[in-house]
Amino acid sequence: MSVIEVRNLRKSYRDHVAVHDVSFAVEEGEIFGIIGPNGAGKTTTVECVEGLRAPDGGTIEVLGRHPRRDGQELRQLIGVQLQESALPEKATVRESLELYSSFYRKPVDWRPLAEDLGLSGKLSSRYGKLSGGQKQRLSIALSLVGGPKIAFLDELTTGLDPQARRDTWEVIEGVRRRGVTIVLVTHFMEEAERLCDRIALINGGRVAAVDSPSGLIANVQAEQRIRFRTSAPIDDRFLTDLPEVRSVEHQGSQLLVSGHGELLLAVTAALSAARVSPLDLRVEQASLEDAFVALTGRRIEENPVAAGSN
Ligand SMILES: Nc1ncnc2c1ncn2[C@@H]1O[C@H](COP(=O)(O)OP(=O)(O)OP(=O)(O)O)[C@@H](O)[C@H]1O
Repeated sequence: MSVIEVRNLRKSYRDHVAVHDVSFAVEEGEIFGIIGPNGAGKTTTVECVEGLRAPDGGTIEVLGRHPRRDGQELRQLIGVQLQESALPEKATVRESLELYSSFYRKPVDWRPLAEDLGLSGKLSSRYGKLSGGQKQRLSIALSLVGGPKIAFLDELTTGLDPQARRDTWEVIEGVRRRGVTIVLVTHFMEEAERLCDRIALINGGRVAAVDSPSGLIANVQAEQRIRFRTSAPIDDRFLTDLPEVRSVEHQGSQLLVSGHGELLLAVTAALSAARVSPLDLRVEQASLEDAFVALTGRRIEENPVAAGSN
């Protein structure tokens, strides 16, 4: 069952079109990623879905309701992660949780929520004294305190170190296990690949594709790459003569062999015929980043580009 349906969404800021034409549906219980480079229109899209902005065109339904006409009712049913600056530095974690609970008609008990998010030991700490990861976990807790059916998390792990980022991912998986549908806005490919059931790739205010991470990757006609060292020197021609091999590159002590078809089999057979063993062999898989490049012709983590310019 779809809990969000967006059809042909369009939104401009004065004469700048931020979202040209965006359509997607989010199914109940899934983690749905909205990914794309800076300025692609992700936040604008999500803010229209949340009812914070009025679209110029298209239709949006959230839990069968209209985000703006039924805004008051919907605010009780959705949770929105706050931007970092939204909380007073001096408020304690407990005060923040109590304050946000008071906004909802049927809040959940915030204590087990704080426990699940690893905040129990920090209830008396002031917001300003929390680490980046703790602030992030508190903002997730606050988005869940109303017991929402859908949580919107925007740039969840920006600014966190890799360990804090991984810890946050576990938290999100826990949230999903509570049955909450999650809309996750990110430009971190690894995060999207790890967490999302399905992803809308957004570029220049348009949807480039909607699919599961593996579906998006499978559609890329990316080359295969095999990386290894050899137990003894080998003439490149043993490899370049193979029909499956397109190129052989030397990178330090490693060989990077690119090609297609049964590349791994062909390369290992050729090495074996030359009585050379491959060491530390790694097959490099196409990534979500490769899928994005194949679909849009650009990398996702490059500099901001005006959404209306492409
Ligand atoms: N309030 C605003 N007024 C004018 N232009 C805006 C406003 N908000 C966003 N934009 C512009 O609209 C485009 C889309 O912005 P949006 O924030 O939706 O993109 P995004 O994909 O979320 O980017 P980021 O990853 O950087 O947050 C950008 O070109 C941005 O500069």
